[in-house]
Order: sequence, then structure tokens, then C-alpha cells
Amino acid sequence: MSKQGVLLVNLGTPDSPSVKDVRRYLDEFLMDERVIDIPQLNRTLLVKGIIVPFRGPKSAKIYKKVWSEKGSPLLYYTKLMTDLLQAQLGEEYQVEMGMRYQNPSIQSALDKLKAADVKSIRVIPLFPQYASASTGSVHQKVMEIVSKWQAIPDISFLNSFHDEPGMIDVFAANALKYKPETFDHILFSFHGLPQRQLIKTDNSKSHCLQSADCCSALTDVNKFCYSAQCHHTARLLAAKLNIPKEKYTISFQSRLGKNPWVKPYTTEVIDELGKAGTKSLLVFSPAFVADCLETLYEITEEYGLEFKALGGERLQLVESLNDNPAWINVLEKLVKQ
Ligand SMILES: C=CC1=C(C)c2cc3[nH]c(cc4nc(cc5[nH]c(cc1n2)c(C)c5CCC(=O)O)C(CCC(=O)O)=C4C)c(C)c3C=C
Ligand SMILES: [Fe+2]
Ligand SMILES: [Fe+2]
Repeated sequence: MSKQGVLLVNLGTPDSPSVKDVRRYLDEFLMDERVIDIPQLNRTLLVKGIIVPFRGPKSAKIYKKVWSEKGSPLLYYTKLMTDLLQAQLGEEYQVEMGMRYQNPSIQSALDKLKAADVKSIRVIPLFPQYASASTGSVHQKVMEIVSKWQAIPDISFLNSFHDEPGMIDVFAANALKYKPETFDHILFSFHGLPQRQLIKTDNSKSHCLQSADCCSALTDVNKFCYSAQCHHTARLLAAKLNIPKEKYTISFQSRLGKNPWVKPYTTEVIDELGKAGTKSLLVFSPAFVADCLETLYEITEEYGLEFKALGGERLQLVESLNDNPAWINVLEKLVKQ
């Protein structure tokens, strides 16, 4: 009997931490019109003329720090998730993984599902909160490839799982190990996004960034707003762990370029907290389901040093979902729902 196909997709990472491979990765990633959403000529000049040549060597240095004998953490954990999910789902399913940028590609994963003549494909972009630059880009890529097939099976696309109770439980359980109540403050630091990309997903064109607190409630109007979904994830985590409002902050990291990104920026929040005398900080990074450069370097190293330079004593990252068996159960639920 033909199997049900499952395609897990993560962002992607360089093939190695060499400058050449990092440059090739940045080129493919940042030339995506959903990521740097400016006219093509400007994007080409910016990416190929400035970012790839100058950022490439800097990024490569950082990738070398997080690379282990198992390779890039993002790829390593995504592969583990795929294998564990396959084992859990059994023979009725075929689970493949693809990376939106670089390898293994979405094309190679879909080729395998096609060769297996699967009767359906469940596409799960591994981003809890929807953004056109992440989930939207994965959906577009899959549609581009499959649209060329003669026999197109049933396909379903997961939009987001920012409020999935099982996912909230796993992040909360990971945090409990560190006794959140013993920290002065809790930070929910999400990957950033240019503000204009929030506005573009507001189909009503009358809500996003029209008021200071437009993202503080998730409603039908802002259901595709990345920032509103991030706020919602953070509120669910805070409620689960009984963290009072005044003890946590939601922020956005990894800004690139000069245009405004979603605020507040993590670096500025850490600056304020440090200057206000905060000594211990527990940091969640719930925009990622796998530890990666952003959590293992940017939060742990970069923000850790920034916090300590301001008098902070302890910055602790809550690890991501990675190969946690409870997370694999959540993935199974997302496949079957
Ligand atoms: C939540 C998912 C992500 C969104 C949305 C996203 C948007 C986005 N990112 C950049 C630029 C960079 N991101 C980089 C790394 C990176 N980004 C994500 C996820 C999202 N990005 C992940 C999981 C990672 C880590 C990958 C890894 O290999 O571990 C990088 C590369 C690292 C660096 O040089 O800093 C860049 C550049 C933009 C412009 C953007 C805008 C929409
Ligand atoms: Fe990114
Ligand atoms: Fe919004």
C-alpha cells in the first residue's frame, strides 16, 4: 500500500563553516525575494555586492564556533527529529527532511517522496510562528516544485503552531530545570523581522503597526502577524510557568540592515535590564525548534557577554526542542491533525 509522505523543512545552514560555503549559503538565503523583499536589482547589489563579501567571513567565524564533529547544530537536530519521527510513525509513513536553503534541499526530499509514489504529503515548516520569509517561502518552494509533477498527490501545508500546547509544555519543562523563579527576569527573544513584512501579511491593511499595542492580542485580523503570534507564544509560556507580567519581556533579535525591524530589539532590552541592576536572566528562544547559531552563539555568547559587561551575573538559555521525545509526540500530532 502506498505511504503517506511527510516533509519536515527547516531554514538551512552552510555545508561547512568555510568562508566559501557560508557565502554560498548567504547568497541563496538572502536572494530569496521573501527574505530581502526589495526590488531585484537593489537586492542583487546589496546581497552580492555588500552582504555576501563582507558578512561572509564574519559569519564563517561564528559558524566555526558552533560547528561540532556532528556538523551544524541546526542540521544535526533536524535530522534527528526526522529519524525519530519516522521511527514513531512507522511503515505507513515516509518522513523526509529538506532545508529551504542549501542541503539537503527541498527538491531532493520531494524527489524521494515522488520516487516512493506517496499518496499524500504533509508539509511541516519547522517555524512555530508564521512569517512570509520562513514558512511562506517554504510553501512557495514546495508549490513551485510540485506544480511541475504530472501526478500531484494530496498536499497539506501547516501554517503555524505558535499555540500548540504540547510545544509550550516542552519549552516550559526545559525551563523548569533552571528554576525560573530564581531568576530576576525572563526574556522571550524571538528572531526578528523587518516591520514592513508584518504590514504585508495584514490582509486588512488597517491593523498591523497602526497602534502601539497592535500585536498584544491575536485576533482574526492579525492571525498571520509574526509578531502577534510571537507575543501569543510568550504569553502562553508565561501563563504555564506562572511568570507575572512585570517579570518578563518579549524582544526580537538578529536585525540585519538599517530599516526598522520588529521592536523592541533584544540587545536594547538586555542593555536596559543590565543598567537597571538585573543580575540573572533566563532566556527563551521559541522561534526555533532546534538549537542553532542564533541560540548557541547569539544568545549564549553575544548577549551573555553584553549582559555581563553591564554587571549581570548569569544569563541562561532554555534549550530548544531538539530531539526531546515529547516534541516528537507533538510532531506526530502535527502530522495527523
Ligand atoms: C524564525 C525563523 C526565521 C526568520 C523569520 C528569519 C528571517 C530573517 N533572517 C535573516 C537573516 C539571517 N538569519 C540567519 C540565521 C538564521 N535565521 C533563522 C531563522 C529565521 N530567519 C535561523 C534558524 C538561522 C540560523 C541558521 C543556522 O545555520 O544555524 C543568518 C545567518 C547567520 C548570520 O550571518 O547572522 C542571516 C544573515 C533575514 C534578513 C530575515 C528577514 C526576513
Ligand atoms: Fe534569520
Ligand atoms: Fe501585528
